[in-house]
Amino acid sequence: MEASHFLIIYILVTHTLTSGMWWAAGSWMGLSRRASKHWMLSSACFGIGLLLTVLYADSVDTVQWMMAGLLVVVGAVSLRRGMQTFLKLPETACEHALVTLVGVGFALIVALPMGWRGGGMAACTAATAWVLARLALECFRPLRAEFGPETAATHATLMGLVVLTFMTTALALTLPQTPSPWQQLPRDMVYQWLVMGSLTLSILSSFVLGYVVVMRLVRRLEHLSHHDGLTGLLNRRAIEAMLDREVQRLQRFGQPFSLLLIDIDHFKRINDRLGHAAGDAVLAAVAGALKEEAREVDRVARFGGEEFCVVLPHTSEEGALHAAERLRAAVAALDVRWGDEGVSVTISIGLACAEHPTETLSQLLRRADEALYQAKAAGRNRVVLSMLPAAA
Ligand SMILES: Nc1nc2c(ncn2[C@@H]2O[C@H](COP(=O)(O)OP(=O)(O)OP(=O)(O)O)[C@@H](O)[C@H]2O)c(=O)[nH]1
Repeated sequence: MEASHFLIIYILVTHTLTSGMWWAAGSWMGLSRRASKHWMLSSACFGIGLLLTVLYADSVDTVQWMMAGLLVVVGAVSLRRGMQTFLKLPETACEHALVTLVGVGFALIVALPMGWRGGGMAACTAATAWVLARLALECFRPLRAEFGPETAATHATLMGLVVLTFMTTALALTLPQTPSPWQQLPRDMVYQWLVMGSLTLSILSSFVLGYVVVMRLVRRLEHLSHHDGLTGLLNRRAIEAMLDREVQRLQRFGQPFSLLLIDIDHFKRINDRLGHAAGDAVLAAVAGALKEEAREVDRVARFGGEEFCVVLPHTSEEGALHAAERLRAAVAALDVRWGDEGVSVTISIGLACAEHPTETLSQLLRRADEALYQAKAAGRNRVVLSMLPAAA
């Protein structure tokens, strides 16, 4: 098989795959449709542009070459616009219009009528290099903040190599008489390696983009599996895992901790009188107040329904009572607005301190639950401390 045939198949396969990958990411993987459309367009433009240069490598017709140059510029702009959408960066529409106008305008208005293929291609590759260099620079910080320094450095290095390839090509096209090391090699070979290099870099860049898209999805799923959708607090599974660790710390290092089980008083009445949406608003407001009042090291979770749980690490009876009273008062001071009406809300709290290494987690939870029941029975809007049974 001839090298050019191999290149054509390689370009067709890789760019069809990457375009398909962006379509799938936009349809099923939670990538914004706008970003996925930009990246699909970018992949298609780069692919067709490269195909044209391979198909018309020996042609003297300038039109196909100008078309290829134009497609590569549009591909670079789409790649950058997709990244700006993905990372929520400001759009640079004016800059893109200007760069496209200068690069492509020169190629079409000056180079094409003069049949100056090298000059036209140089203008397009220089415009592409500019867009990609700006992309690499503006993405570095946001990529580092969200995905870590390695990902940001890999992306910047790849983009840097692509820019270098384009700039070298632009220079070689502008100054064809200047002797360069690669002029000792057969022209076809240099050309094929250049196309292969651009292709490989474009595929590697797609991999980096694919990686960041998947990483964002994984983190979102991880967050969903540990947090409650309505209040944003930790969910029951997450807080139970934390409680397990606190019990292990108590057993190994004798470090005490406290547990608050919290229940909204007469919550059913709010739901019945104002509706389920008002009930949800009250749940969110109570969650916000608990989170606000708890210390940084405390863990607040929605235990289920209208019940919450707060874990106070390294806290024994006196401190826990103080904290529980503060949380109760903060919720009682809330004035949740629902339409024109102000909804007042109170909570009852069952408090259990874990100080005895032989007590199991389920025993501790049962004690906190019994204390909560006593708080309800004693008239609600209060904190009841559970006493450790003498035998425990
Ligand atoms: N709006 C809303 N209501 C919920 C949610 N989860 C549970 N509930 C409601 O919470 C109410 C709990 O009512 P009860 O267990 O009878 O308790 P209560 O009315 O708060 O009474 P006491 O606990 O005895 O003070 C029920 O009406 C549930 O339908 C939720 O996510 N949103």
